[in-house]
Amino acid sequence: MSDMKKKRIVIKIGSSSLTSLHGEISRRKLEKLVDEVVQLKDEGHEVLLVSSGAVAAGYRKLGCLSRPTKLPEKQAAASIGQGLLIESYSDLFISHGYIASQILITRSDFSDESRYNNARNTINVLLERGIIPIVNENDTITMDFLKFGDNDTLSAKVAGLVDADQLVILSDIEGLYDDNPNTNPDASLIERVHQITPEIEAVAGDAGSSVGTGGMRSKIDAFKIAMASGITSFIGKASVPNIVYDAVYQKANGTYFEPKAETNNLDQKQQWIAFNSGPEGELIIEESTVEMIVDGKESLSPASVHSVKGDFDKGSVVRIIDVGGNEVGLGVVNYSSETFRKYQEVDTQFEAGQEAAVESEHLVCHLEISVPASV
Ligand SMILES: Nc1ncnc2c1ncn2[C@@H]1O[C@H](COP(=O)(O)OP(=O)(O)O)[C@@H](O)[C@H]1O
Ligand SMILES: N[C@@H](CCC(=O)OP(=O)(O)O)C(=O)O
Repeated sequence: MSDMKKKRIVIKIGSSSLTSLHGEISRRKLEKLVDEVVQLKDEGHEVLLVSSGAVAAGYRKLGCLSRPTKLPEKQAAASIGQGLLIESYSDLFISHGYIASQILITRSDFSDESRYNNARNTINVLLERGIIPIVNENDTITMDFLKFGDNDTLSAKVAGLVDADQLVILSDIEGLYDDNPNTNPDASLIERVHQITPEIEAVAGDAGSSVGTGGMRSKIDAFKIAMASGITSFIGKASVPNIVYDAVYQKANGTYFEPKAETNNLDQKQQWIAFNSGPEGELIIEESTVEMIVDGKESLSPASVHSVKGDFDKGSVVRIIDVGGNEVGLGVVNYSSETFRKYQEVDTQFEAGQEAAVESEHLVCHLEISVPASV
């Protein structure tokens, strides 16, 4: 038994690490994962699983010989596979004395702030009561263009939502390699990453298996989100014995992503703005203002707003762009687009002491993380 501080851990596992090549759940793979989660639970840690595999576990029973590519068939397969997955997880966890629960999320649940906060409250109750929540995207009802699309970024967003201490991504590969191992057999494993540079992004390629969706690219997007949220992450190979346990105790073979404490301090509201909100318009601002707001200390004054694009209400999230077209950040506006335009039409000066266009605490600048377009 360890005397390590009890942690809140989010574990994401990919389809190929749970299912066989023939489109069925692999009981052996699932048992291994469950055994390792149980080890952590027995030591008092809180564990949430983000489990892929619904489509991969269901397509065979739908009558398809390989993973379907058409949306309705994928959704039908997920509807079969998700039930089978949860049934298997539940049986296995109950045999160890633990209860699992199912949470299916769509992107629009996360882009609505009150539903996002509601999801947090529900998951907190489950974790605090020792339950193991098992999260997946609600594939059966989600349209392609409204999807998170991959469970890697979903897992990082969930880790931020519940203020996790660690994110562990289990895949079919040992970790991040310094080149795409599908094309370069001499690529070598990178053990620690403190910052995701353009060089790292350039070596992250697509999935190598027929059932994986995001490849290393979506995992890097996930690690960016986790790092900006101050969460330490790890990626390793699901089939390695004790990988989950060792990852939590920092002794596993794989890649660790460690955020720099001083640069990663987005609070939960800012995480929602940055990664989940779905901006509804744009504020074009003077270039001279950019420097004043990017360090997060100064609010954006209404007088610095050059023009406005789109229609939005007070309280919406908008993109902030400089007059040269460069994206500066995202923020919650204190005025509707109509009010901004009214002031500009009559060329009225915003008075001193008037509410900021965007308060500094509701401003997230220069993240270089792509936020989905408005839903
Ligand atoms: N630089 C890289 N380092 C490691 N793996 C990479 C890299 N670039 C591309 N990949 C591919 O990404 C795959 C992992 O992603 P994916 O197949 O989506 O897994 P999962 O189903 O576990 O989510 C690896 O098996 C590998 O083929
Ligand atoms: N939500 C989908 C999986 C999406 C996904 O990201 O898959 P993977 O790349 O295997 O982690 C499913 O359950 O089939």
